[in-house]
Order: sequence, then structure tokens, then C-alpha cells
Amino acid sequence: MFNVSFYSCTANDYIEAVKELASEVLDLVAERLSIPDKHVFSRQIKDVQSDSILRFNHYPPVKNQDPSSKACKENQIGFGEHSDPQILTILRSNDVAGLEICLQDDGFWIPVPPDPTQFYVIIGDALRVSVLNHLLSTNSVICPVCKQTTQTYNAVLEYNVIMASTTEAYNPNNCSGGIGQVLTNGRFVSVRHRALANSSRNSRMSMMYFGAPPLNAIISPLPQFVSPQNPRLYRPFTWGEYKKAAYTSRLGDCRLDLFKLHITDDTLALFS
Ligand SMILES: O=C(O)CCC(=O)C(=O)O
Ligand SMILES: [Fe+2]
Repeated sequence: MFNVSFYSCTANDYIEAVKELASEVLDLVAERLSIPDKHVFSRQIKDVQSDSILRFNHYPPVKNQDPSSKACKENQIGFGEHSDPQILTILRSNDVAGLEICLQDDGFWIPVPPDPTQFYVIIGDALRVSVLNHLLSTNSVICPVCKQTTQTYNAVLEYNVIMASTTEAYNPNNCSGGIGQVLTNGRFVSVRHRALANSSRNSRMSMMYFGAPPLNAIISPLPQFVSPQNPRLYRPFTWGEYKKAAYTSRLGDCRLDLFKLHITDDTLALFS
């Protein structure tokens, strides 16, 4: 029989452990960015009011399909294309493939090989703002699978973590943006990803920890990322507002557009 209290204790232990891991990653990121307050990101997910969640995904295999047919490909989509709205996601899966990431807006999907011994770190919309361009300019590695350059945070590798992020420089017209993009005033673009159901015999299963701020936390570009040359791109908003926008739009929609400030020549003049 399913023992609910055993399950809930185990899940809570896992949440505590993975929150620590996420916090350490975020502290390293802040340190590397020379942000004086190194807990600026981790404080949000450690807050007792944090809106972080743990989700379990199960993708049963898709059976009896002609793998070359279009219908087959569509049926295989277990979790459609999206970026995670929170700050940071820690993914752990079994050894069944399915996760894919899209590094550029070219519709080309790169499979991420499953490894049940690893944690995968996905930059959420909330963090994408401030961090990655800096890290990427000095830390980039060649992905052993796709042979493309992938930005990776060296310190993160010590934890056997793969940090997926885009290799692109910020493009304000690129729809793929998240609340991290706001914190860094548009420097970073969180990775778009999706999960396919496998046509083999086995189900893919994943455990996702989404580190999020409290609902009333203000998401706004950090002051060090705003200057006359880089005027503020987004109006401040709360995580609660963003979450509502995320859950009332379609999964793949670009919700950050709702929070963009329209930069005019007059606005620019105010900063100069
Ligand atoms: O199951 C996976 O590999 C990815 C799931 C995912 O992207 C999500 O739950 O947000
Ligand atoms: Fe996701």
C-alpha cells in the first residue's frame, strides 16, 4: 500500500536538499557577477514564503506509431516548448531520454542525454536577467553531444551540474525571455526546452524543483544592470503578477512582453 507520510517525508527531505543545491548555485552566480550581496538570488528561494514547487512528470511510452509520421511526432510531445518562469530549475530524471533544448530561434532541437546520476540546472525566466552573458563570456564549453558552444558556469560543474542556457547575445526582439531577463535587464535569455515521450518500452520520469520567490517579491532589473547605455527594459512587477500571466497564457507564449517598457528617444534623453 502507498504510504503517504513516508512519501511526504521523502519529498520534503529532497526539497530541502535540492533547495540547498539551488542556493549554492545562485550564490556562486552572484559572486561571479561581483554582486556585493551574494545572497541576492538565493534569499528569494530560501524565504519561508517562497513559492517554490516540486513537480513529478511521467511520460508513458508512445506505442505502435510509425516514427516517420507527423502525427507520431506530435503525439510524442509530452511537455511542449517553454521556458520555466521561476528563478532556477533543478531537474533529475531516470535514464529515459526525452528532454530537448533549443539554443537559438531556429527550430533546431538538441537532445539532452539523460543521466540519473546528474542534476540539470535550467535558468528560469526570473534569473535570466542578470547572469549569463557575464558567465558566458569567460566560461564556455563545447557540448560533448551537439558540439555547440554552451555557456557553463565552471563552479557549477563541481556539483556535476549541467547549466543550460542560450549562447546568444541578448536580442530584444527575441521572444524567449523570462523574469531572470528582467533582473539582468535583458542580458540573459532563459533556455527553451520541451520533453518528448519515448517510443521505447520505458516511461520517462522527471523530478523538477522550481526555485521561486515569494508571491509579493518585486522582480526588477538589479541596479548594476541599468545605466544610460542600458536603460531599464521592464517595469517592476511582482512574482505573483508574472505567475498569473504565465498560467493564463499558453505554455509557449512570451509573457514578458506584457511587462516591457517602451523605450522612446524621450526616455533615452531622460537618462543622458
Ligand atoms: O520532464 C522533463 O524532462 C522536462 C519537464 C519540464 O520542462 C517542466 O516540468 O517544466
Ligand atoms: Fe520546464
